[in-house]
Amino acid sequence: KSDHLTELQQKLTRICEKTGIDKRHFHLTEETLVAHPELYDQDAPSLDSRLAMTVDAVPKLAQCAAAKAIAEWGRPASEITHLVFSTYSAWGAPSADLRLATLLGLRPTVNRTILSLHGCYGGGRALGLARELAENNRGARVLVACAEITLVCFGGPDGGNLVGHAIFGDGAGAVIVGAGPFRDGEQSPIFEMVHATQTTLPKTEHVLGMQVSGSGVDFHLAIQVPTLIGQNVERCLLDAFRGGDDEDDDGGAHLPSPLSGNGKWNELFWAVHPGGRQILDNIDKVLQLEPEKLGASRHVLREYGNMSGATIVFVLDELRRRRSLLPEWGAMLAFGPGVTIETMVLRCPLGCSKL
Ligand SMILES: CC(=O)CC(=O)SCCNC(=O)CCNC(=O)[C@H](O)C(C)(C)COP(=O)(O)OP(=O)(O)OC[C@H]1O[C@@H](n2cnc3c(N)ncnc32)[C@H](O)[C@@H]1OP(=O)(O)O
Repeated sequence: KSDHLTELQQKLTRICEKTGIDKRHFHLTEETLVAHPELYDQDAPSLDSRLAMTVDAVPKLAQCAAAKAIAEWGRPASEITHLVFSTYSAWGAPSADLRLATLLGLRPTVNRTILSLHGCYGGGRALGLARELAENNRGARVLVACAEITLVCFGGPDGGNLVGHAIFGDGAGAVIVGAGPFRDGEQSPIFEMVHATQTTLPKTEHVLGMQVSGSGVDFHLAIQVPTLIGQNVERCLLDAFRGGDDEDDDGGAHLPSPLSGNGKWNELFWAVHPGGRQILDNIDKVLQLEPEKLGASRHVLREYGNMSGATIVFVLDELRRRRSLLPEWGAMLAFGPGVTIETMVLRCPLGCSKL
């Protein structure tokens, strides 16, 4: 119902043409919009109806992803000891993690944690936390689930939210994390999380954020985001690779010495949260990456858009499909409000070439 806003339509078209996104998936349908006009009327309160819809939809979407992960892992859901659930789309208590645990039939003693409103770095943080839990609890098996439904932030067009409307999509991903010992019949690890760091860029709180109001969640994505990430990413990577070496906590694997300049970063495989096409372009440029290095991230962006915290799981899944082509060592990057950069040194135990 915004056909008269021709300038905004043209601008949205210009933005969409540059996103590198072909397809996105949404829980929200035309029928839901017809039934709930408050979702696009900015003056009407709509938070209640948005939350009423996501309270069921978010854990159910997470359940689909988690059930697949558990089936591939090959062990019963009752062997999950911890659950870490990241979402920006559902709030309430008892929270969506309990609902998910019930839907999956996890045991009543499962240790649950929900990460709320971490936005696009939620998936990276959930994986980092799962690693810490697994390493500190012998035999632990941590289910990481990330589910995002943009229905909480869908709204009528205004000049400030066009980029968010052009890039965000719905999705869920799940991973089982353990630190051994691995039992008979249990799949061997696909990726090892060797070392992780979280960096907050000082004085950038205003740059990236989500504000909750009576009419839903407003995204704020400042135009400087791609530049800021480009300027800071190499320092985060150097810290992560140095840190892992110093702590000697890598289970016997020796980290490659800090890499920089002269295309050295090309010796790694890359799992980068595709926050936006420009972000990937800037990372390519500052790290002097070869064209296919961010191929998994660009593929996920093209096929699903930016599913916030869930996206990194899709990227890891895509890399898993390309596993036979990967080098041994890799890096994972996720970004979100703060501005926060999650960096992780990864290892692919079955990687075919060595650094
Ligand atoms: C909240 C979380 O936790 C989520 C996270 O993942 S963080 C998400 C981070 N993602 C982003 O911030 C988006 C990154 N941006 C991009 O990928 C690109 O800028 C883009 C795809 C949006 C546009 O591509 P581009 O190469 O920059 O095209 P460009 O021609 O310069 O811009 C197109 C238009 O968009 C506008 N634009 C670009 N970024 C904008 C922004 N952040 N806010 C408002 N307008 C923006 C430009 O001003 C331009 O407008 P005009 O056509 O009227 O001149």
